[in-house]
Amino acid sequence: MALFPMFVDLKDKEVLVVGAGNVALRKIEKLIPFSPNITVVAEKVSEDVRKICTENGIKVIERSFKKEDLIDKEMVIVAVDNIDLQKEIFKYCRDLKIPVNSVDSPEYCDFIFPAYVKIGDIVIGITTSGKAPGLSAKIREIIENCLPENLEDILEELSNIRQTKEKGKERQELIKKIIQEKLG
Ligand SMILES: C[C@@]1(CC(=O)O)c2cc3[nH]c(cc4nc(cc5[nH]c(cc(n2)[C@H]1CCC(=O)O)[C@@](C)(CC(=O)O)[C@@H]5CCC(=O)O)C(CC(=O)O)=C4CCC(=O)O)c(CCC(=O)O)c3CC(=O)O
Ligand SMILES: NC(=O)C1=CN([C@@H]2O[C@H](COP(=O)(O)OP(=O)(O)OC[C@H]3O[C@@H](n4cnc5c(N)ncnc54)[C@H](O)[C@@H]3O)[C@@H](O)[C@H]2O)C=CC1
Repeated sequence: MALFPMFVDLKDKEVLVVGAGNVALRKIEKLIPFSPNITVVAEKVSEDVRKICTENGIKVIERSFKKEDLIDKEMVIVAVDNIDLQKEIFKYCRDLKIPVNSVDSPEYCDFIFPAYVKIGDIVIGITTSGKAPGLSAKIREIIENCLPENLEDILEELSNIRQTKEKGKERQELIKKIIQEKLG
């Protein structure tokens, strides 16, 4: 079944990443622009993960995962190279009603990571509902290459109109006209 795209406010959310290897690095990089509070727990922390965590004030705990690590967490990403551990943490999170993502199996995911394009506050998320992540990456590249360059400026102009002009038909028409003029 296809997955519903839900855009979540992560600001102020407590996020736990279990694992600190190559895949964890990619998940952390993708989360940072959305400003969550991230904690990383891992037996071994790669140099790249250590660097990005230091640069972004992310707390790193270097030891095996413990169930107590889930206390007060609101989102969990399990990026370990051990499917049994992914399943175990998935079950704990289900019990605690914490949304969880496991990097090896959509079966142990409440949500999966999209490929995304972010231009300021414009975010385009792409998924294959877990079927072919490499295809999501390619579609992201195709979209990146065909978007107009001034999208962020257009968004700011329209957002400004919506903030300063009164709601109603006149404002709607003006917004539609500007979009038509700028983007066809
Ligand atoms: C289910 C999911 C769970 C989750 O992580 O949330 C998952 C699972 C797995 N990925 C695997 C492999 C690859 N993943 C990528 C890339 C990305 N993977 C991402 C998401 C997801 N990956 C979720 C589904 C997303 C969807 O619905 O489409 C992206 C979109 C987001 C991100 O991670 O940032 C990011 C692109 C970001 C970008 O470029 O913008 C590439 C390509 C590359 O590396 O270039 C490959 C190799 C090619 C291939 O296999 O397709 C494997 C097998 C591992 C192995 O074979 O050992 C598994 C496990 C399995 O499927 O068994
Ligand atoms: N979802 C995705 O996009 C992708 C997923 N994968 C899968 O992701 C998994 C991880 O791959 P990599 O990051 O390359 O592996 P890695 O070996 O670089 O990192 C694994 C991390 O898990 C940690 N770890 C293992 N057991 C632990 C425990 N009990 N407690 C705390 N930390 C523990 C290790 O210390 C290490 O930091 C693989 O199983 C792979 O199949 C691979 C490619 C893409």
